[in-house]
Amino acid sequence: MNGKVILVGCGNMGYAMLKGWLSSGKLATGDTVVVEPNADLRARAASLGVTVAASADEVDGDAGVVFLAVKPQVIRDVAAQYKPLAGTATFVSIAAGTGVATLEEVLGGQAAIMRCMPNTPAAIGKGMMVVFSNRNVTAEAGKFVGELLATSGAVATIENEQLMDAVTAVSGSGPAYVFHFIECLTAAGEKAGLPTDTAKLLAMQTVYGAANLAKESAEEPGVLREQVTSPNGTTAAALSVLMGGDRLLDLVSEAVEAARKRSIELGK
Ligand SMILES: NC(=O)C1=CN([C@@H]2O[C@H](COP(=O)(O)OP(=O)(O)OC[C@H]3O[C@@H](n4cnc5c(N)ncnc54)[C@H](OP(=O)(O)O)[C@@H]3O)[C@@H](O)[C@H]2O)C=CC1
Ligand SMILES: O=C(O)[C@@H]1CCC=N1
Repeated sequence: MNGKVILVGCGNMGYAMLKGWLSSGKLATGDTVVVEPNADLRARAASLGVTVAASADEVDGDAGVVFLAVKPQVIRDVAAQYKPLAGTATFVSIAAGTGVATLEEVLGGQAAIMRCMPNTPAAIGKGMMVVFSNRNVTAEAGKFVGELLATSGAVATIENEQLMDAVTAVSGSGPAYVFHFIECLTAAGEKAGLPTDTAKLLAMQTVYGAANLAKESAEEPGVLREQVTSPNGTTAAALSVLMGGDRLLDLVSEAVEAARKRSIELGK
């Protein structure tokens, strides 16, 4: 792949991905340019050894891939600043909701555009990255971007762009649901009498261990759940609260639907 990787926006998600790319060695600092108007965030990126810039004016034309990691509310205006690169570079947007058609309006119908929905565990190589590509993305560029994203975790592709809103609601926003579950389990442990630090350790390690077991085991999550649940035991007592009347299922489904709808709104 010729040209540099330009990361436009180095906030929460951009920085998480950048760390994955650099720490894997897949991307050299000398091949990476970060554009970020916020001076503190620019300094944070610079401390990783990459070239930094405050605005698009400071970027030369040597670009192979342009990652757009800015908020959906500003992505049209920001993408327009990089239109001169659309003839040669592949654009990858991570913005929730914003469709390829919107970016094609800004960058032109011939522009090579990919959408990627990452999540923040990318910062430690445990992310979930879901990709959709328009017809103009070459096999070479798609392979390069796929390999780059793979340094941040698992990569899946989708052929139906409309599913990106559901993807966003499940894996894009999903880490926040899990972090909140850790907060809730910690608070419940405290209420049950555990010291705060102990409750937090138990909650975190339990989510970590259960997620790893679910991923590594050949068994379905439901079977693993049953293996914890002794007849008439403590787990059965707790699950009757969570699963009774599909309480947790309904709550999670409602939350995912709210996120999916918001993703659709953000794309308008
Ligand atoms: N956070 C997450 O977990 C995930 C986020 N996303 C998507 O990633 C995108 C970024 O989200 P997130 O990282 O959370 O947001 P942040 O606000 O943390 O990061 C965006 C950064 O882009 C900067 N920025 C604004 N204008 C420009 C510009 N013209 N050129 C370069 N940088 C600019 C912002 O600076 P300033 O604040 O000064 O405006 C900010 O530092 C969003 O579109 C979101 O939908 C996708 C998946 C997960
Ligand atoms: O909350 C958001 O809108 C972004 C997209 C997915 C995760 N964070």
